[in-house]
Amino acid sequence: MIDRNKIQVFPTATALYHGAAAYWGKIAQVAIEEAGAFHVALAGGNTPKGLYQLLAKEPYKSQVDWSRVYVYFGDERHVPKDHPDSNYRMAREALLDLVVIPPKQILRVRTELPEPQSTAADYAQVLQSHLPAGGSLDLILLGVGADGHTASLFPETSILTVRDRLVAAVYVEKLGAWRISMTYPALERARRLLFLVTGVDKAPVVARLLTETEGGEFPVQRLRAQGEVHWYLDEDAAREWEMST
Ligand SMILES: O=C(O)[C@H](O)[C@@H](O)[C@H](O)[C@H](O)COP(=O)(O)O
Repeated sequence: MIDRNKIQVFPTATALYHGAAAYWGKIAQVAIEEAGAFHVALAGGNTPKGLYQLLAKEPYKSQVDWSRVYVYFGDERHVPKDHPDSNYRMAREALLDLVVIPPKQILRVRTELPEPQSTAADYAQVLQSHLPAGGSLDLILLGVGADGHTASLFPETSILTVRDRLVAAVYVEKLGAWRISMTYPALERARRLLFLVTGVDKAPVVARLLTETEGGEFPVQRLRAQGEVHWYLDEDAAREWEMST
């Protein structure tokens, strides 16, 4: 069920990034005060890069005690960590190289392992061994594809039925590529999910995701989140939804 009060529409993508950076700072401070650490999973793709770049600058950078931050990845392309398609590489260049997080607290997906399945099993173990008591990440950042996927939960793929593991490997036919992704159970147990969606190409799927609250064909609609679900949209991505409300 979508909580209308947790949907924020920003005039531009830049305004959305500032809103998300402020939210990150607030949640990080609460988590560190409460439990001594902030466990956050990053999204890949293009959308979140602007947020990561902002977090590496003032005033946001000094608002976070980076020594207490644990960074995970909601999904990863099964490519080397310095490959142009690597979500880790994007996050490293935009944020992780620019703030002082202890290296052992950057939990990337070890895509150097030969088989996608062994990479997924390895990352599931990393999650299990690092997750705070109760097994919940404080925050997971997510994007949405025009086809309604999130992380690497793509339509008509095997990962959509995986509920006995926190991480799985999935071959995405239309991309011709292997992905490693957190599964529904891993996403659903997070204390907070924050969807970041920008651009007019996402307007149709956003309108359907935010209005079709029962059933639904899109992978995002199958999420049964236990925690808070926040949506940060820019005007372009929200335009069809706003016209329908
Ligand atoms: O690895 C990835 O690509 C992401 O995890 C993926 O789920 C992304 O969030 C969506 O595809 C939206 O991508 P854009 O932000 O590039 O539109």
